[in-house]
Amino acid sequence: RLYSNYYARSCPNVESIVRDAVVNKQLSAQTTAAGTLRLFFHDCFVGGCDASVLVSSSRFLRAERDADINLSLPGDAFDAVVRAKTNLELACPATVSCADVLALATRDLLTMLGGPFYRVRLGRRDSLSSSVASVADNLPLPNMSVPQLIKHFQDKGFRVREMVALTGAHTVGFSHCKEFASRIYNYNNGGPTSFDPSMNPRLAQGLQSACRNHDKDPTISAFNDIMTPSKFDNMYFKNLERGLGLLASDQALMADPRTAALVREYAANETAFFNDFVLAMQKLSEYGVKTGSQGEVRRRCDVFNNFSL
Ligand code: HEM
Ligand SMILES: [Ca+2]
Ligand SMILES: [Ca+2]
Repeated sequence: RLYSNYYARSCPNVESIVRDAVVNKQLSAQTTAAGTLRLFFHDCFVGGCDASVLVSSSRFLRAERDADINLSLPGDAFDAVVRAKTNLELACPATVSCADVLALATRDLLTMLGGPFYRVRLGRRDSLSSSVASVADNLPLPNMSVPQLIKHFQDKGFRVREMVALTGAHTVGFSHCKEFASRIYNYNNGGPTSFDPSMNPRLAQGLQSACRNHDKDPTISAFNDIMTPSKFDNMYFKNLERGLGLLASDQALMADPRTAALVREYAANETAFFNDFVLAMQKLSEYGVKTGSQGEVRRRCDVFNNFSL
């Protein structure tokens, strides 16, 4: 249903056009890459990789991107897709879907951070719908237990190994304080400075200080991987072995023998992580994709083609 040479005749330069646009975007705004990776995950897990997350709300609909969990997706990530799509509309109008652009952009940005390269097959169609309600229970939350996380991914056809490899994406990017505040303040009602004992005490103290004003300033955030925050590597897993995971769902991977074994494997062997990550990303990239009349090639990624004012 997807093909590596899908646009060979209709838009032969699609890959280099996307690459040029997103490389430039990343050079001017460094938060683009991690933001785009998360944007892609949030698109794929809600109704498949169909650019449903890119649609903007209008008088007639409250779109997916306005769901609470998507409000923290950075504008720079959306902008990376818009820039690539704009250039594509000049080179080959109404040909390349936004879902394909997002899949390619994510791959290219990952490699810019030092992550592994992989082939992305093409031919996805863009969704004909997008709604806040569709997000519902489709995305994992940081307060989920490992059994809950495993079930969440398993329901979508992803094994434990694939889940742990994909979560290695938290080797880049950042999280807002509210996502981990319950781990560092008044943990289990133990007093204002009591923190989750599975967190390294020095990290906990550093975060307590960094986040102290987060109620007033909700934009305060911390790196997911405090050691190499903008490098795609296996440091995330090494951190977990030392209690340096940021989100509860990150550190929890050490608490369950099924996931802890994989964390140790990836911490010891970056090649094993990269190999598994590539396979899992390719699988994620093809999750629930629409082809043919199931969707359309949007001319603008934020509006359906039939939308008229
Ligand atoms: C295991 C389940 C997961 C949970 C509970 C989770 C949760 C979160 C949360 C709460 C944030 C912070 C967002 C913010 O405050 O702005 C975050 C960030 C991030 N997540 Fe996940 N995530 C999970 C899996 C994944 C997967 C599978 C990927 C990609 C393959 C991913 C990629 C990212 C990236 C790249 C960021 C950083 C975003 C940025 O810097 O803007 N996550 N995640
Ligand atoms: Ca989607
Ligand atoms: Ca890293």
